Amino acid sequence: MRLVIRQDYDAVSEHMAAYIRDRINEFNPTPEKPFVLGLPTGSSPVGVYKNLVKYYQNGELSFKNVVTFNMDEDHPESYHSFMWHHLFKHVDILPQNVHILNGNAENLDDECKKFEEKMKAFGGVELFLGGIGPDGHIAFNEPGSSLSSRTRVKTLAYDTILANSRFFDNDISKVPRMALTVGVGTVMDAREVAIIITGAHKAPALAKCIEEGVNHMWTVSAIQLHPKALIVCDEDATLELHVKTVKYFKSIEHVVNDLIGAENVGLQGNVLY
Ligand SMILES: N[C@@H]1[C@@H](O)[C@H](O)[C@@H](COP(=O)(O)O)O[C@@H]1O
Repeated sequence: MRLVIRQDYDAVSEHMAAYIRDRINEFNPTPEKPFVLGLPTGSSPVGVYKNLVKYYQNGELSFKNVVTFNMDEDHPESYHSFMWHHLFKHVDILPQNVHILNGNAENLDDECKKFEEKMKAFGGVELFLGGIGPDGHIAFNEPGSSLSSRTRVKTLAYDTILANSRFFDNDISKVPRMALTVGVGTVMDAREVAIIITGAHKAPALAKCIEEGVNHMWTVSAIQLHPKALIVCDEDATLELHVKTVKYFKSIEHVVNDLIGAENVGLQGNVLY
């Protein structure tokens, strides 16, 4: 696993967006061999999406041969409009290449099963981008979720319901209690996993995730078992890490920069883990 530490949210967003841009361009996707990208919603990826839109506008990136799968959906249509508002409507993605779980589906179990099947039909996800909750959950895989879970209907933890009330006029009674979500196993099946962690409120989760063992109470810790995982965090998120851990990952980054070049953000993803 690689941990890249940047000063603040903006610098994290820039780094992660440049990384995704370079990974897509290096992959050189075609209609026959599209780049399959897993995407989250929430405040964490907004800055990344802003930068990806900028790259598209500058001609540095195209989404023509990119296929996307979103991680989760907690309210029929809400993640759909979020994604179009922040990313899809500003770039050249083909609408048929966008996949978002449908919380309005008649048979939700079937909807989840089909979502997994579609991912497989595209050859699996190349890169899954994710954020985390302050309790270390990824997508809606709340503490205690099976680390081999697949896409399913999930009951939400009270803390998540509380956190999500900001999207529902701060009225907790309006927040859905259930959501459709990919499983931890679904995310870990991606050939690459890239996680954004920012803010002091997520510092305990980052520490649990990388300094302690794999644990279903902090579901993002499953990335320790992933052959190719990247976390990009800000300084605030490192507050609960040992100084030694921070120094270690910073020193590794220096070595990688010497080897590959600090500007070749995407190529750094090819170093051995
Ligand atoms: N299901 C979503 C997650 O996918 C997201 O990572 C998390 C953090 O959201 P934010 O990025 O706004 O902190 O919120 C929700 O629980």
